[in-house]
Amino acid sequence: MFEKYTAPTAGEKITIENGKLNVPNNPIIPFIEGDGTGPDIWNASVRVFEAAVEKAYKGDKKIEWFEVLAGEKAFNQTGEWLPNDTLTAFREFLVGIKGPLTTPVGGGIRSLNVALRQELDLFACVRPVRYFNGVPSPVKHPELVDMVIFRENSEDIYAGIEYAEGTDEVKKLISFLREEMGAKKIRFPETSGIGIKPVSKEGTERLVRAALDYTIQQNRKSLTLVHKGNIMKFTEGAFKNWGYEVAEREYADKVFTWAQYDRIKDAEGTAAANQAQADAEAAGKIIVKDVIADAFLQQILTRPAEYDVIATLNLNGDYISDALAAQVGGIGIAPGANINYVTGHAVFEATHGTAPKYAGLDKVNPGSVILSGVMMFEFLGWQEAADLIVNALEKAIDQKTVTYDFARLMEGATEVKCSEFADALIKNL
Ligand SMILES: NC(=O)C1=CN([C@@H]2O[C@H](COP(=O)(O)OP(=O)(O)OC[C@H]3O[C@@H](n4cnc5c(N)ncnc54)[C@H](OP(=O)(O)O)[C@@H]3O)[C@@H](O)[C@H]2O)C=CC1
Ligand SMILES: O=C(O)CCC(=O)C(=O)O
Ligand SMILES: [Mg+2]
Repeated sequence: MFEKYTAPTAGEKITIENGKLNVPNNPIIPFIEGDGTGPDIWNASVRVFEAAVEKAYKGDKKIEWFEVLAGEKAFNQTGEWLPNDTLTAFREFLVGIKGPLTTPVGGGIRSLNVALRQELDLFACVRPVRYFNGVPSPVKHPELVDMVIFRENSEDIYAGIEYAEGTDEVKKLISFLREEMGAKKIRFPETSGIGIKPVSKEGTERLVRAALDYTIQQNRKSLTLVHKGNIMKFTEGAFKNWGYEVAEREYADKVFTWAQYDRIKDAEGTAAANQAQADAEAAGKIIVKDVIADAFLQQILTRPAEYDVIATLNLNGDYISDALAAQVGGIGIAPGANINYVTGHAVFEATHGTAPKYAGLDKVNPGSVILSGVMMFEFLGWQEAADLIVNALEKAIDQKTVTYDFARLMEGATEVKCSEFADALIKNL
């Protein structure tokens, strides 16, 4: 199966049958340590995972970790940034976890993080954002933020269809656009680079389905489609339209959409539309609504309680993730998962990057990867281990035993290192 790696001899594979995961008591889970602060964070996080599993299951369950390479460590050891074996491991063992990987800006290799998502078709990037009591925040009511972002993870400008200024490719594309497509508004055709933004109906529908299934399972109240459809009509605007259509077509008895609201309003007036929405809410239906991305970014600050589950395109989701994370205390406790709900493939990872200036200092907050592990345990159905970790984290914050990012904003805090924060959590389990 592998060209160069040797899989652990102990442990079994997680499999999927009829859409349901079969998780053995000793699953093999591939992990990527990550670049920059990745090794510090991984070493801290894995100790918390092991201690939580041991405490929850007293030896009945155990993870067989399988290190796979990507990024700088892979390049230094194999000459490849993302060896085939690494992809094979994630394909074969279904569920994995990773630290952040560096992407150079303005040139060099394309994102390995994005490549992994695309290669494994992990179409939903799921990033829950909630407040933990006591965490320092720049806003007055961070506790009102309780959202789960479903970011489309396989399309949009992240598809990497981009041509650099001055190249033969860009010249060819620009002349095609101007001469054959009638594009008259490329302001500086001689010196433009061009990026292309594919957004499809299938891609939108599977993302919105995943978000709606989650909204239903978790008894959440609304799903908001966030888009910039006023400007990018056939990509972002189409995302909104396709989102409403799939919601109405496939979840008719469970949702009430603002598209329905508008139709009732046009036919019968505002009072009738308001009544229809009120009736739907009273019947426990999920309200599917939409908002333009710039307005959304101001409303998450002014009216966060109005937003619940969010479905959005790739770039919007990237921006929104960091903005919302900041609102509840920062990127140090912002977890995430990249999931294909059909094949069961999932790779869990923090929202933040490699934070290179802190690499090797044993300093940063491992909370995001630790909470990504919590999401992984929940995905596996190991809720007891997940709950133990969340309680331990809440206790550590309550005790004001925190890493630098929280300590610098908290009065009376004890600043601990990345590894010591893991120690504190393990003590609190
Ligand atoms: N999925 C992935 O693997 C991702 C990879 N990246 C990559 O990471 C590299 C660096 O990106 P950059 O834009 O600097 O963003 P980062 O998220 O790596 O860091 C930005 C800032 O966020 C804060 N921060 C990040 N991680 C933590 C943590 N664990 N604990 C506390 N604070 C933290 C720090 O803030 P402060 O300075 O205030 O202390 C840091 O300087 C790039 O190559 C980028 O492409 C980026 C995002 C995701
Ligand atoms: O791949 C990268 O380097 C950045 C990705 C990113 O910012 C994200 O997924 O949130
Ligand atoms: Mg990002």
